[in-house]
Amino acid sequence: MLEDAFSAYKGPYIAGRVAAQHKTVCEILIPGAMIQAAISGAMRRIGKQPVVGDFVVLLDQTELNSYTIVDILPRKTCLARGSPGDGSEEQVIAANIDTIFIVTAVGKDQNLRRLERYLTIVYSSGAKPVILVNKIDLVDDTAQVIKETQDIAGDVPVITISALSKNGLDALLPYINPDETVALIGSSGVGKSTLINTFFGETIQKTMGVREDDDKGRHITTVRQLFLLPNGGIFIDNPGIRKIQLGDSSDGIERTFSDITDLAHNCRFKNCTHHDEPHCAVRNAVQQGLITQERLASYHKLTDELVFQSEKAELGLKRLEKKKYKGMTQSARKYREFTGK
Ligand SMILES: Nc1nc2c(ncn2[C@@H]2O[C@H](COP(=O)(O)OP(=O)(O)OP(=O)(O)O)[C@@H](O)[C@H]2O)c(=O)[nH]1
Ligand SMILES: [Zn+2]
Repeated sequence: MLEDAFSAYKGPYIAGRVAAQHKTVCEILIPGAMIQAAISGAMRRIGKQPVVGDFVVLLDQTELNSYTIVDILPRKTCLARGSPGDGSEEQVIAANIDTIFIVTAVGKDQNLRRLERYLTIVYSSGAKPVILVNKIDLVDDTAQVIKETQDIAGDVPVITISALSKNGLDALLPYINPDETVALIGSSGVGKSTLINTFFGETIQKTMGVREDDDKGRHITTVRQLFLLPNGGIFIDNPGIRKIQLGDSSDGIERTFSDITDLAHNCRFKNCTHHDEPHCAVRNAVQQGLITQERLASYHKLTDELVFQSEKAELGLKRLEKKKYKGMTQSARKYREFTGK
């Protein structure tokens, strides 16, 4: 697919992958090297902003010792969050991630509701979720933890590990494949950094040290966010991914709560919200103990948030349209002034 997209470019154009992004320049991984490239003015004018993980088209002007990003290839998957504050649009954080490890932990850091939230985010990104239950060294009975997690996860793989004592990490290997991209998400304190150090550790530290000066001998302070693993797999870690929130992701919710959405077909009303409508199959299931009250509450909470997000998005769209319309009337006025009509 990417080859097709790229075949439109010939001559001095090469392909690369964004390893870190700033406002006007990016660090780009090209075969055998890491380079810096400026984002073309044309792209900036239309607000096309590359993100980490993007495959981009670069204009290679070797004689000028410069690279310019001129296009972004279609994104296979797209990790985004609803923008905080009064912003309206989704904010893309990273692109083309194949597998996302959702890191959770046992003990006080175990939170099944948060796990539903993360599953929703991952599903809507298009990436494949894998759940890692960390700190397994802290419990005697892992069976119960696995069961509780699996009940929520459906057919998503659940892997128990201890990042600290390096237990169970081999089970991650099947998900690290050449030319595939993986990333980690999870709440603060579940052990992401520890896992990165013990599992990806050595490789990443080596990659970070690849080039500390740019061509002019200046020190580069950027923190690279995309790392090449020894087997050709790629790992992405960036602050945005660490702070991800629920975005605009209705199909994510449907897949996360497929038990609820399946049951909903049997509710009397097609648009049943499972709050207080009569003959609600979902609330029936809760009464029979097939679905926990907490899970239904979590479903309601996430659905409410989503409605809020999409209303916000619509509002933003209207604002944008108004602005565009204003722009059009202004240029029409200028045109009339110019032509005297
Ligand atoms: N017992 C136990 N403790 C762990 C394990 N993995 C991490 N920890 C501890 O949990 C604490 C938090 O770990 P971090 O790796 O900093 O967690 P994090 O997810 O990166 O947190 P943020 O940086 O805030 O996002 C540290 O004190 C770790 O030593 C584990 O497998 N077992
Ligand atoms: Zn219902």
